Amino acid sequence: MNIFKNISTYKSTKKSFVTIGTFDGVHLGHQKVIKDLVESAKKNNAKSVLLTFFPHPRMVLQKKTNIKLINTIDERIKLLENIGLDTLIIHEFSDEFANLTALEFVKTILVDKLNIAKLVIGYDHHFGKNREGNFDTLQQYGTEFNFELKEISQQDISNITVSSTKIRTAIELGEITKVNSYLGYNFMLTGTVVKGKNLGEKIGFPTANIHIQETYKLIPKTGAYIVKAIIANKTVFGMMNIGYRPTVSGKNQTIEINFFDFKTNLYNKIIQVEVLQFLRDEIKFNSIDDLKDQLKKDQQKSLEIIRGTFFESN
Ligand SMILES: Cc1cc2nc3c(=O)[nH]c(=O)nc-3n(C[C@H](O)[C@H](O)[C@H](O)COP(=O)(O)O)c2cc1C
Ligand SMILES: Nc1ncnc2c1ncn2[C@@H]1O[C@H](COP(=O)(O)OP(=O)(O)O)[C@@H](O)[C@H]1O
Repeated sequence: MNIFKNISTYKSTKKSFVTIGTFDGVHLGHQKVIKDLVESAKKNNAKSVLLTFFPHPRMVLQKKTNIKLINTIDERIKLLENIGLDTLIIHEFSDEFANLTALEFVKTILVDKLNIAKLVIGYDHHFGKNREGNFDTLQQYGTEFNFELKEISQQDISNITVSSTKIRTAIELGEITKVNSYLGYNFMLTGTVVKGKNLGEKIGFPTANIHIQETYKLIPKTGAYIVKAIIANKTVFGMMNIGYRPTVSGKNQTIEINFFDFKTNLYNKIIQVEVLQFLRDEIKFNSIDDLKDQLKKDQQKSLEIIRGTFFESN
């Protein structure tokens, strides 16, 4: 997959089959649309092109918004790469871009840059300044500039019953099993391992504390979870805590993972964990010993669940 981070350096001579959108989550519904596009482009000897935007339009248009996303931009790129697209264009969604009229957008980007032959969009897609462009406008432009338009119907979309909004809500509620079934892959967190208070090792449960650079990444609700990671080409399971560590009077939110049967220095390494299942809420224990006893129970429970549910599917 060719990735272009700036549309001004892009120009296609080959005709393109294009889809446009944010695709946050790259969930089962998105995957279906993109796979259809890739297949039909192949059959017609055209390029499959996905045009996406970063930052998220809502981050630009509603400056005060605190929108959180299912994927960081790097996670989104990786997920899209796995589907088999020919070209991914990540266009900066700036104020200037938001001010293009629907006609300017179609003419200067879809026609002149992408050499568009077919456009696939969802039934409720709006675009251009003040969201003035819709399916009807696009149909007129399709006739004028000679491209085919395919609309994914409301029926098709609701049949999938998946939406980025539903997934975001489920993440906030810690409903990870539901999240993963909607995504069609396991929800992930990616970050750098940083130093903590060094208490973990002392109590027999060293934890890799991960720092996520992207402040717009949506973090699941506070609590303990079962996770999996690939470290040095090996699958390792573990238990993660997202929370404030009330037992040791922690102040900031931390995300920390104790990997099972594992003993490697991870400081400064970038790791990605797949979140598999919610275990329990965070508790304020009366003593470190009580916390330690609970961690032993969590480990036992996690290992049983991993053996029963997740081990085969590695
Ligand atoms: C799976 C797991 C669950 C945890 N649950 C709690 C909890 O319920 N309450 C709490 O105060 N701390 C909890 N902790 C956090 C510990 O307090 C933390 O690992 C310890 O303070 C070590 O911190 P450090 O990494 O700064 O050394 C949990 C940690 C893990 C790995
Ligand atoms: N099984 C393990 N799980 C997680 N981290 C481990 C493990 N074994 C060794 N480590 C290393 O130990 C560090 C965690 O030790 P810990 O005492 O909890 O320190 P900190 O408070 O800095 O996180 C991790 O960042 C990692 O480098």
